[in-house]
Amino acid sequence: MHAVEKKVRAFVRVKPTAQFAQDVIKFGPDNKSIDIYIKKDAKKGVVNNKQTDWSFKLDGVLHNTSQELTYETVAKKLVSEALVGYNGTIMCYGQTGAGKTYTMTGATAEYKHRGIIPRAVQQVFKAITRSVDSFITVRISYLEIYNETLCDLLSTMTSSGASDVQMAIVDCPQGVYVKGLSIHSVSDEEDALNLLFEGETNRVIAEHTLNKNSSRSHCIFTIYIQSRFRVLSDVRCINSKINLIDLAGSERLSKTGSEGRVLKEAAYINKSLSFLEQIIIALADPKREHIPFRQSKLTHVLKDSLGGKCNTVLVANICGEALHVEETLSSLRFATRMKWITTEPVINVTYDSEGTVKALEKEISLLKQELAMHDSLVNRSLVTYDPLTDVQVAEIKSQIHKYLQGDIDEIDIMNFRQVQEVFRQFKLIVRKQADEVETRLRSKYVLIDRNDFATISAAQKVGIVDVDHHLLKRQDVDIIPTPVPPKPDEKKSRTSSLRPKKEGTKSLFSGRDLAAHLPSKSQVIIPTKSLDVKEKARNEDTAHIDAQPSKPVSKENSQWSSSPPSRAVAFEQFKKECGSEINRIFKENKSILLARRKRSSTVARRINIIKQEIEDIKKALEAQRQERSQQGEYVDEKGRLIIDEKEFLLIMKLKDLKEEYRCSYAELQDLKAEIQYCQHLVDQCRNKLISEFEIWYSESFLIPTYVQNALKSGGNIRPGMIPINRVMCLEEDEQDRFERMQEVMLPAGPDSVSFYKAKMKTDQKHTYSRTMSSLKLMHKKPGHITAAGKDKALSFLHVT
Ligand SMILES: Nc1ncnc2c1ncn2[C@@H]1O[C@H](COP(=O)(O)OP(=O)(O)OP(=O)(O)O)[C@@H](O)[C@H]1O
Repeated sequence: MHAVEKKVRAFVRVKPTAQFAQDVIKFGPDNKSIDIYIKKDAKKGVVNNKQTDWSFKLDGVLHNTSQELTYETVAKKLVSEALVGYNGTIMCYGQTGAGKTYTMTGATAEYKHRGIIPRAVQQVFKAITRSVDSFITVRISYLEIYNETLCDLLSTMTSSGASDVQMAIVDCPQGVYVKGLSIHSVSDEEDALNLLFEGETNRVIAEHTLNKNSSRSHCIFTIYIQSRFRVLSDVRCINSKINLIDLAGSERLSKTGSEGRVLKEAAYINKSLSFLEQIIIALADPKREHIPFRQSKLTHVLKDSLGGKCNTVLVANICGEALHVEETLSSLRFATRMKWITTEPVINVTYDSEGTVKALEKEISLLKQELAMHDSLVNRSLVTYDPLTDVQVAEIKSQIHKYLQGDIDEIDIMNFRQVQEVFRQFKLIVRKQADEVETRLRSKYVLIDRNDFATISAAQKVGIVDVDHHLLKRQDVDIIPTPVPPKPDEKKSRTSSLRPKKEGTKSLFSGRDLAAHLPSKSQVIIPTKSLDVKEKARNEDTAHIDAQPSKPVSKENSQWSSSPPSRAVAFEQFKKECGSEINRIFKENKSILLARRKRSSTVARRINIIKQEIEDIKKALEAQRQERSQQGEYVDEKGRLIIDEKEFLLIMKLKDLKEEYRCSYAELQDLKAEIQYCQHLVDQCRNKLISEFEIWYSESFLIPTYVQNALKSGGNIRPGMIPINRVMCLEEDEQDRFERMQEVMLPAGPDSVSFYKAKMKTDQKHTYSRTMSSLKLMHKKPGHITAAGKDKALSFLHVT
């Protein structure tokens, strides 16, 4: 979490007094500075170097300030930040009787004079009442450090009056905590205040000359706040604590007039406060690496409350009388040093995995209930959604084997888990078979590394490796895949996996299929032996076939199991039988195309001849014209040129040829277009003929008959092997299901959906508010419900 650097805030609070030393203590107009002036001591001579003026700048001076304003200035922001996850510490420091306890706890007799602790408690519970999206729990502890001893002010006392739990300060990655200190859950302000008052009565108090009820110990009242809220399915947890510390009074021993026990206490107090001061000085020095927190119990406990990741505020309580000016100076120095300390408050968020699991479990149970409701509405009462038991898995496995052997035609599918298990079992079977094939291949062939060129070329020389593909040469053996166990009556003809190849037949196991079973692309397989292997395989297979129950072999099966005819032979057969019609059309189109092509070449030839004739006549005409012009031209009475008969005939001939050329050219263009179209038809027919033949060839010779039968309509292979009504159930999405349900359930059809939805929402709202009110009634304080109650109530909202 991103941390922003802050300084510790320090305030000074002046205890009201009738003898306020106006000449000694002066407040600045900004209400943040305070000046102290001490007159030179005349008794110490004319030359007196002792400093007489001090100026202190703080975050605020609280002079004649009410408890309420003090809280607003000092604590309110810190408490509201604690409610969003920042730790906070407020500490009152000052001489005995300066008003620390008054500031921190206040006068318990009067509400108006209550101090920071009761006000903080009130602010926390007010915020809880207002919060809606998180569940906040509050706990309280009250620790006292008296003469370097840890005391639990809220512990259950033994008959001797002492707590039976040994306490110790423990450092852990999350911070410092006091082992053995009791932490009490409180459900409201009253509960928390009860604990405060109970703790107050247990504090060690002594009377001395400066304060009738002087607290002789350091007291730390801690409010632990935990808010849980959901972000999607995560439950997040924000933990924070507010330490409210009332330090024991710092006093000069000579002044208190103490002796005996009280004197000893004062010595302890002064020692721990002096350690606290050293810590403050060390914390304020950025170069200091080691901070001696463990020097005293007080500093150790405050390790993560001082200048750590928390908001820290100090209130320096001072007395306004001139008599106490030395103590006042000391307190103001302490406060100023505190201000130098830098803190980096961070929000303490954790992910509550336990809470998340609980929330998800609740969600699952709700969804199960909803699913059960849907199932009962669509009469699917037998469906369960629990994980499959071992017995159920075994049952599915046995069903699959029966199905593959053809003993049953369908596998009953009840729910999605079962579908998954069926697929899993199929996968296992396929994997097992692949392993078996590989094992068999390995037993017959040797693997050569693809980069081992010497061995490959040696193998090629003896002719046992295919030069192009580096694969097994197939003249030796043929490998037939056995994808599914055959039916008992088919076993005899199909169980052999290796057998001698017959002349003119091709392998049914393609290079790709084979490669799928090869261990690596960088390896080459060659047969260990050639003829020996063939012989051995034949023997093995015969032995295997003999072991199977012998059943008559059907005609179709024998067709499938024997070697298929070559494609050329099969194609001739196909053209005569199934493909005869398309073959006829193909032939017709082809002959039309041929005729058009012939005609086209004839026309083209004729055009060329015409062109030549035109050229010749043009030349003859030119010669005629030249001859005429040499002899002198004759014109008639109208001035028209007179030509002889030969020239006239040539002109007529040229005209006829040009006409013929135009016609032939047009015919050639038409023929070209026709040829293009015919060619397209012929190509189409050819493709159709080939694709039809491929299908026919595969169905007739490559696919086992029982698979062909199963594929026919009425056969037992259907999508997903799931009964069709269940397929629908599985494939429907939420929307489809909802719409179908509407049609079944809603008498007035889908138009009434909005009406029913609105009614349902209203019903749920009422249930929710009824729950809320009953929870409020159950609770002793009206208008307040517990976190658990809210949780329960909100679960109704989840349904909505
Ligand atoms: N701001 C104030 N307004 C009114 N009365 C005050 C104020 N500050 C202190 N007093 C009163 O002064 C007396 C001494 O105050 P308080 O007990 O709070 O001092 P203290 O600093 O806690 O002393 P000690 O360290 O000895 O416990 C109390 O009677 C208290 O009511």
